[in-house]
Amino acid sequence: MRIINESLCDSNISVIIGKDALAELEELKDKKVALFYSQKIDPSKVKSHLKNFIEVPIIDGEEAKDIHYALKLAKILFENGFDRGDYVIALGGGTVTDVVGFVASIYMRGINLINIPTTLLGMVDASIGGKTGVNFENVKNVLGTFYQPSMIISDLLFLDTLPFEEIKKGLAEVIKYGLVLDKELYDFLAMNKEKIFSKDEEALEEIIYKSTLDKLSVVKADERETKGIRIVLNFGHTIGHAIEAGSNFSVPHGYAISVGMVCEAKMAEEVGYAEEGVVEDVTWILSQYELPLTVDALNAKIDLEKAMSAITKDKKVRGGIVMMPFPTRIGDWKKVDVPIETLKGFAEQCLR
Ligand SMILES: NC(=O)c1ccc[n+]([C@@H]2O[C@H](COP(=O)([O-])OP(=O)(O)OC[C@H]3O[C@@H](n4cnc5c(N)ncnc54)[C@H](O)[C@@H]3O)[C@@H](O)[C@H]2O)c1
Ligand SMILES: O=C(O)C(=O)C[C@@H](O)[C@H](O)[C@H](O)COP(=O)(O)O
Ligand SMILES: [Zn+2]
Repeated sequence: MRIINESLCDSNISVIIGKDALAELEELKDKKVALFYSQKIDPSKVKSHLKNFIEVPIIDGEEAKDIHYALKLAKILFENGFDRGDYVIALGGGTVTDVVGFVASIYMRGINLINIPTTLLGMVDASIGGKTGVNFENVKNVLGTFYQPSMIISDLLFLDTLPFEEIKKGLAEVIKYGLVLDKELYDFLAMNKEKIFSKDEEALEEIIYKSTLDKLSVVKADERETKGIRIVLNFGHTIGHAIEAGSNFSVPHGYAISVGMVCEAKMAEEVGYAEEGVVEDVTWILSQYELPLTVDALNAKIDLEKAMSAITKDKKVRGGIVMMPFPTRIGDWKKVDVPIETLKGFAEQCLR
């Protein structure tokens, strides 16, 4: 079991990673808790650690990331008399932690939040760092907040039931850290595919631990994405989010950003920021993990107009310029200001 304690601005955060990490919930025994959980998850192992709680099964997937659905969940807190001293638990994949985190952040301007991710993607990325949100007008995460959970419990037991395809989607975000932040992680991924694919506990714990440390160190330096540092976590996401929007969210996030990373790495190379060989390294590691490299591999129809429109709404756009995190060499990156029209030109080539 690994435990990380971090302070970010005014929040103290504990991350517990490993089998039986759920035991840490004991400290909630005397608290009032709202347990929001994906209806596809069995919540019994979480419930056994709680005494005074309500349980709310919810839908998951992009459909759940909707403002009207978020308001329904807020109403449940209101009607059950929750106050700011009480706790909300988000138990599920990234879509659940995004929408429930959003609700926790706006309810009475913030109620205590604990994330219990149940997908690999949730454990390595979505449950960490405080970005919450819902989609709006066919664009990802347009309505959202920065709101830190006090505790993140990544219990490997949930991965036992997680389908192989979902493991792969989570690995896309792990590969992201390797490519732009952490050469050691890239090397670990390069050497441990068999173990990771067979859900070897030690290997999974290692990649979740390394990803958590990588993400927290970036978030600590730039919690609200105002300093041009946190944008690195968005590598592959400008084009990735465009793919999601262009497919009416039928392409899952992990696959969309896999293709997005290939496109954005190619762009970095063409404009002269990526060293020779970086694109090959990006495509090699993604293909090792059987992730899609091109839009064709996604087997989805992408509406170019919708995709291009999503690009203009990217949160890294300022006055016609997009701040792009470009890989320079494995484990390193640079912020490059790209005119939006230039980006759209590249994106169109990549998405056709
Ligand atoms: N806030 C952030 O920093 C952040 C970071 C990365 C991604 N995200 C968001 O996260 C979302 C993607 O998250 P996701 O990939 O976890 O998707 P998801 O929540 O839709 O879960 C994927 C699938 O796995 C199923 N599932 C969940 N846990 C399971 C388990 N233990 N066993 C079996 N099945 C299980 C779900 O029912 C669902 O069908 C996207 O909306 C993305 O934008 C947010
Ligand atoms: O935490 C971050 O910062 C990220 O960018 C992590 C991403 O993996 C994640 O998909 C995030 O939700 C994207 O946020 P957005 O600001 O581009 O909507
Ligand atoms: Zn992401």
